[in-house]
Amino acid sequence: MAGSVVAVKKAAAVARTPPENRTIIDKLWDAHAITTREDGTSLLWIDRHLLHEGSFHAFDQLAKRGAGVAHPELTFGIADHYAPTRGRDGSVANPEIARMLDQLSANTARHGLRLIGLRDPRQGIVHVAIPEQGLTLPGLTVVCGDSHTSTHGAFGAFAFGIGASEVAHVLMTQTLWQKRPHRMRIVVDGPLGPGITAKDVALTIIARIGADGAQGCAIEYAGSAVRALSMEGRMTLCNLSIESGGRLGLVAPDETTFAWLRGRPFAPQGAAFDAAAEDWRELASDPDAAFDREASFSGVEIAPTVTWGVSPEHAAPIDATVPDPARIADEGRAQAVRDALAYMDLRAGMRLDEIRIDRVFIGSCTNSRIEDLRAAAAVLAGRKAAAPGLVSPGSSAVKRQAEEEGLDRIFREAGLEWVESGCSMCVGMNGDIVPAGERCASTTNRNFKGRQGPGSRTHLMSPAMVAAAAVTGRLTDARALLAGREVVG
Ligand SMILES: CC(C)[C@H](C(=O)O)[C@@H](O)C(=O)O
Ligand code: SF4
Repeated sequence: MAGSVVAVKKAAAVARTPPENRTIIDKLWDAHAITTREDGTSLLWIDRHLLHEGSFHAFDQLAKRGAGVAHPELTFGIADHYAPTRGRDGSVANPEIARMLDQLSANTARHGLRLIGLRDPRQGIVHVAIPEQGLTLPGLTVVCGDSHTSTHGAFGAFAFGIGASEVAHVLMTQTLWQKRPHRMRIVVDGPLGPGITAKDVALTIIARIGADGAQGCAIEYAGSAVRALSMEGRMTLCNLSIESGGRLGLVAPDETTFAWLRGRPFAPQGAAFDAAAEDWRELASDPDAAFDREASFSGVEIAPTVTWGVSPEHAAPIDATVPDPARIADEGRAQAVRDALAYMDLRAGMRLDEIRIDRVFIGSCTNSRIEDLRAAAAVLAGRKAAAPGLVSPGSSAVKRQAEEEGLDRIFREAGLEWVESGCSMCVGMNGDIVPAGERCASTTNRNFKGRQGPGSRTHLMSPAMVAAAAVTGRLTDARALLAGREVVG
């Protein structure tokens, strides 16, 4: 299964850069490459393997081969994509959804894998709940059959999404053959303006470099604006790496990382944590390390950003207008914009803040952590939503904390629904969908056609911006509603 090794060389011997001049990406790669083929493909050791309901394909492959799991202690299952967000105490009414959840339970039980199931107090979206448990640590390789696994890079982990046959390969061997990614550095320097969040930074990056701007790259996010982000913000930023084509995105670990991780159940405890943190401090790109690609951004120039089209790259500042395809020279791009405007039912040249919305969604592995909910609540407090919507915290722990802080009351009093945690309306697999033809302001990461339900229309933005859209019923600069209130960045 591991493939035949044509020529076995020590990974260090084929590293492209001298050891004293390596990026954090090289360091993580070299530390995990067991062997490297002549074609440059390396067999990587995998430290953490995460599974959700979509893993059944891989378990079917194991069953066909009569294979077992090599390192059951390194794999963790969690129920999220199909998790019902209401009525969790009773049995799951929808038989198809119940089957998906049962399958995950049965497959993990059969192989002796730990499962964070639907009613587990640690349940949540894999990319929210697993870091909360301290399972994602600096320096680890983390994989999951899910594209937004890049989220875990926020901790300085080498974390990437894999396909079903790769999931089977990891289950059987705890290793994976991978091509060494190109290295890209994205620097965001300077302070971010008041009310500007990691989501605005990420959408600005994608709008500039494009949905394929980081194709095949591992991205290191650097610069003073990135350093100043909380772990929640870094997770949002790394989460969206995949939407610019990146294989993964990461931030070198620092004191912010260590403070967030200390005391988490699966993190090293006490003196062992301090010793680990000493090692983790080495996980930074060397000063002269070379990247294959670079892009830089000025933090102060980043505005509240929303998408108008059907790709995350179709994003613009809230005070901009919908682009006019007639003014785009490149015919391919012009056609893509025409197509997007037709699907989104928008007029070229109209102001983005004139776009009326029918519904809002606050949730998903991009923006459903406690800071995200606080930011949305800061806008909604004492106000009524003009549009209906759903708030789904990213994990049961986030839900409990939000309730302790009274955020749930703010959402409910505004007229929004406060539900259990899961992927929910981000992808609609659990039945939470945006009805056909409706337009949703959403904190999620994908605005593809029909993403939130067949015929649904999605505008991506930050939690504060979704909250502002809920209040006015149209896309709105949240800063106007935050004036005089505490701004949660
Ligand atoms: C269903 C799952 C495999 C998928 C992914 O890979 O990302 C989903 O999480 C998504 O966000 O589209
Ligand atoms: S919340 Fe959305 S983006 Fe994240 S894992 Fe679930 S479906 Fe994918």
